[in-house]
Amino acid sequence: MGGSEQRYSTNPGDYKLLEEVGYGGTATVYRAIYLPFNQVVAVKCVDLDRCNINLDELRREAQSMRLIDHPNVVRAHCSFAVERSLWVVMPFMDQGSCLHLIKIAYNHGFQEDAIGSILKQTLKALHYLHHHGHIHRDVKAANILLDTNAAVKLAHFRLAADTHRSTNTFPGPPSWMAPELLQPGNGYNSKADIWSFGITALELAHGHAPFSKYPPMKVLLMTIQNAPPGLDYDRDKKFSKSFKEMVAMCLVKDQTKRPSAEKLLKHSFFKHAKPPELSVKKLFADLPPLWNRVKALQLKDAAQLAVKKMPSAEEEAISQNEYQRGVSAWNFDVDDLKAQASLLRDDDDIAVMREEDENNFFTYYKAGAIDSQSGTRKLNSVKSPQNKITSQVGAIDIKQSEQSEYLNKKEKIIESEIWEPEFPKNIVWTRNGSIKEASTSTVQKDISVNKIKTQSVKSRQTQSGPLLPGAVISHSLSERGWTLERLENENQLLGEKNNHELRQRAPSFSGPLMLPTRASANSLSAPIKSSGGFRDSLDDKSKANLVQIKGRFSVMSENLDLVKDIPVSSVSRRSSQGSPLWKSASVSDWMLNSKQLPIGQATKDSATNNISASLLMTHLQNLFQQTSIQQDLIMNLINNLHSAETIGDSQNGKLPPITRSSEINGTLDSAASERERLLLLKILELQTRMITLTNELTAEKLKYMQLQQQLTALHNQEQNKDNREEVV
Ligand SMILES: Nc1ncnc2c1ncn2[C@@H]1O[C@H](COP(=O)(O)OP(=O)(O)OP(=O)(O)O)[C@@H](O)[C@H]1O
Repeated sequence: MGGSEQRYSTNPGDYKLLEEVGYGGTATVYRAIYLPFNQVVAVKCVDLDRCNINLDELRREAQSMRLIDHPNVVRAHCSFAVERSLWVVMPFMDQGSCLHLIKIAYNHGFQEDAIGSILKQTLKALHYLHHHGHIHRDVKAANILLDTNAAVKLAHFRLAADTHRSTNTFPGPPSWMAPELLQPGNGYNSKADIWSFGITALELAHGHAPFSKYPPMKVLLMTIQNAPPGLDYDRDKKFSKSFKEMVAMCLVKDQTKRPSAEKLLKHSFFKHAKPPELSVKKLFADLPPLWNRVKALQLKDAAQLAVKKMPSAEEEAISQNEYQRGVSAWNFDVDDLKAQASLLRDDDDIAVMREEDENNFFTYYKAGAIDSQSGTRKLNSVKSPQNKITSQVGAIDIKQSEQSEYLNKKEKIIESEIWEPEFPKNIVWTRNGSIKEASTSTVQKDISVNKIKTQSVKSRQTQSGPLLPGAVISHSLSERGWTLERLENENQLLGEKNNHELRQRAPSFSGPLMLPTRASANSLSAPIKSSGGFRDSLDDKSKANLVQIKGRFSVMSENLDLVKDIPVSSVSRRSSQGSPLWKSASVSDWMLNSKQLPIGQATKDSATNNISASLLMTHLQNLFQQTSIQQDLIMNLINNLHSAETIGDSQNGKLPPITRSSEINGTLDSAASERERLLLLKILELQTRMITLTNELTAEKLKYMQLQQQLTALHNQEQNKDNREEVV
């Protein structure tokens, strides 16, 4: 049981963290030197703020992993808390995970001989764990680690758990989850690992897990409803019959019919598996060091995030829905899942595009389409890995009180962190697929990339949906929106009694604010929150002008005219004041005017009160109307801009013809060129303006509410005074 092993200290100062070599939903893993032994180790820094698990539980699991001793399981040397993170010290697996390898060099999966060896070693690890009463619960390519000697080890200490635990909470990723985990009350056992093992076999064979192109909700439903995935007898001709059979045995929905790890090891596929030294070593023979691969993957993630991951309205709304319903916390209600998933569309483009992007990334990078800059500015602000963790968390978990300040800064954040990712200058991707680096990398050098990556990690964690560059912003916006709404409702309740009379005479704004939801705040084409949906909120006149319904959005004839009149240049930030978009909805102009009305004077006369209230009301109604129309207008403008630019440029030979997937009906998926990025920036500007307008409107409405209450209070005072005078 490793009793002879030297003890590792729990003093963080004894570990010198070097490069980042991996990251997951909750942790970043570094290559490190354990100074007392001058030995290379891996240190996994688990961010406790990103875990649903408490420190004690984590510690217990880390301790239990220390007792594990098997050549195919990564063992924890020790673990200890460092500020808001838990450090787990492990042996360093210098070839990283199978997923890394797939992503960097084997997009379409490994050869069967390598798969056989890797799976056999993994199965041995599972057999050992199951035999000792553990369920791994997170078997996947990302958790199968390799080293230069072709050792294959199953990692991820945190999720190993007691086999006797029978629960509905199973924090595994959707694609790898066994069907029994989705059926409430069924419980699960080690056979759930066998299912995940079968899915991992497909992942290694194809380069991705089945259903991975779908949103998590859909994956869950497909796992329950569809026939189990497997190797296709026709399509997967290159694979042997015995491999196909083995996978089919693992992917049986009825857990009782799945073989145990022990039994599976006796399958002919594993009996004939080659030793890893023969089949696995060659996988990484020509590849650069792990940390350079990881860096390249981070660049790829960052670039994808920057140019393509602006979610469509539906994707984001779905993601929002999941978030609100707590599905990402694995709180399953199968009927509910079914109902929700049936609303999702099958979109094969997602996978195709992802594959294309992966293949094209290095081409873009080499061609200089992605700008390389040094990361000096950001590096200066972060001095140590500990600080880094804290600052990442700080950047994400924004308190409500800080939100307005954050919102003011959001434009800068968007520009500097998403649209202009900073890439280290000194990385060169060479022909044979290796990366050259001018100097040794350090943790500090990675920070700029990490920051972008962290956003993606966070969005994965909380949304179970596509990676959203604006996840943080949208989150704050949503909270802010709801806070205002609640405030407004509270105000209303307070003033309910006094307002009664006034409300009889003037139309009331007592319904929910027509604020965008979290989804719509971040998305150009998301549904607008209103009692009956955006289209319902249009008046009859607007309906008469409706010329096109695009998805959930209506294009009005008057908008079309307006759009035609707007030159593209007029949407730039500097000229925005002169733009019709601003002119028609400038709440601040009106605010100045309204301030000229002396409140005291107005309140002396109740008739005047009512007039000013109804004036305010009319104005606000107009503003609401205008904002709605402008949202449509912006949508339309974007569509026009995009299609005009695209057609124009492709005719001029400036841009490659853009495929169907680049249509902007809420999604700007395939943006590969500089030109497209500029367009995205413009769109972002428009989006920001829309949000600003909404904010102004909301602030104004709150002011109005307060004013209304003051008026009512004064009016009541007057009345009481009159009554008293009458009595006297
Ligand atoms: N001992 C190690 N040696 C080298 N690389 C490692 C080691 N442990 C982990 N890694 C790398 O770091 C990545 C993230 O590690 P891990 O999966 O443990 O993080 P996590 O945040 O707990 O993951 P998850 O997203 O599944 O919760 C792994 O996929 C692997 O590539």
